[in-house]
Amino acid sequence: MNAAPGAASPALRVANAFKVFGRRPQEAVKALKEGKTRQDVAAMGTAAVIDASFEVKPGEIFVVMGLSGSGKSTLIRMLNGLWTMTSGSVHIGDTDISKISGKRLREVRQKSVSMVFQHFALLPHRTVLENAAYALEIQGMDKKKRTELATKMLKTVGLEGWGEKYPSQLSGGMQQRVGLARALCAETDILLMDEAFSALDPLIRRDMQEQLASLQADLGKTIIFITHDLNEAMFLGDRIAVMKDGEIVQIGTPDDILTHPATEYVASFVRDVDRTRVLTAGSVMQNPRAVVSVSGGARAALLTMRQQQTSGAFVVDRHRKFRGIVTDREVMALVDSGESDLTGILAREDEAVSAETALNDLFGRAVESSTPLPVVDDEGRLVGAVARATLLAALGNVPSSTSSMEILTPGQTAGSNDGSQPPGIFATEPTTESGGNL
Ligand SMILES: Nc1ncnc2c1ncn2[C@@H]1O[C@H](COP(=O)(O)OP(=O)(O)OP(=O)(O)O)[C@@H](O)[C@H]1O
Repeated sequence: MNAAPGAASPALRVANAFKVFGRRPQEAVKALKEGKTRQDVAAMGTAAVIDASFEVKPGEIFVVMGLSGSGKSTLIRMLNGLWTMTSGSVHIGDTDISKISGKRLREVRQKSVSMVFQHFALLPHRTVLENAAYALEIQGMDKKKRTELATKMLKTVGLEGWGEKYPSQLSGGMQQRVGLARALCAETDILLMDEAFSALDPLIRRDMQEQLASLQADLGKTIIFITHDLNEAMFLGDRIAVMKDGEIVQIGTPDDILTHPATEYVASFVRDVDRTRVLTAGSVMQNPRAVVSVSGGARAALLTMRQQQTSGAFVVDRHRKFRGIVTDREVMALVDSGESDLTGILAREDEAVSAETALNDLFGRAVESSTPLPVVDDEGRLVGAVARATLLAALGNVPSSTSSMEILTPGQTAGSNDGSQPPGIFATEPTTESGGNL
């Protein structure tokens, strides 16, 4: 997953797209634009997509998520011109596909957009290789070239050596990979995937999601992925559009959607999400409370811990790079022995995790560690910390990255911190490091 936010012009741009099936589609769209509801216009036709607008960035996985009948398939079919829009526009690069048809549309499709379907639609009497190369054969590519390309794409999807088999000799997951290889053979920048993994067993499906994510990271395709499964959407999507009754009710990152659902409908959806796979260390981390400079020495570290009522401190260098953790006892012993250098007592310097680490991957470490996990950025600078209590809270609650959650140390209960016990080495509010250490 490789969101490419920033200045790049969008790979795909949808503006005020409507699709009404029925006898009086234009009339229905006019009424919808005037504020009438889907039910109001039912006599004129079925409003499958209502006023959809969004942009997909190059290299992004954009997921369209919604229950059956919400309009996902209709929307995705408008993106490659399989359905003509009733109103609105879809730009692929600079081309407005609502304004072209026939040969020109087929060219754009061939060059820019390929599609992977839920049912793999493999040809049973052709080999895996021939299936992968099928679109190339239709395009008239010569046999040697298409065999070369299809062999390469089969390797890309993990099917090296399976080219001479027939679809019936492959598992469902493998057949879907052939479908994916076939789409990749077209070498288009945009891949549309319509419920592509929905027919697979849960374990194989999960495996495919992981493979797609890593494939995407390598190939940098723009992927528009349709699913009715929110867990799948949350895992795969750089951003997700949630659809209900033909309308997009929210577009956001998985984190946004989980932590700030726009409507009660979205909120009711996200209650069942496997948060540990979606939330990251960065989204639940707290501000580290006692951050001391390694060059400040033992006395300054002790002072900071006292002032901030903590039993330990995160030690950083002058560039705020994480160096390790010290406890008040160790620092006190150091001071008692007349020494100041903290480097000899630094512990767990190798324990820092990146802000992108999924909570799923933090549990093992949190169990092994009695103190919170330091979170660092790409440069190794300390940017936050995750306590065991935070991890557990994240499983049940919607956490807030601005740290309003009370963090407990072992032995404390919620609301019990009356100042008589040190609160651990986290703040409940964003802090600036005091003690003059940094
Ligand atoms: N060809 C069609 N003619 C008439 N109505 C249609 C047609 N295709 C879809 N619809 C209607 O448009 C609405 C949206 O359907 P669509 O298939 O896009 O939803 P979906 O979210 O993809 O659902 P599913 O996951 O079940 O395919 C539904 O009410 C459906 O009955």
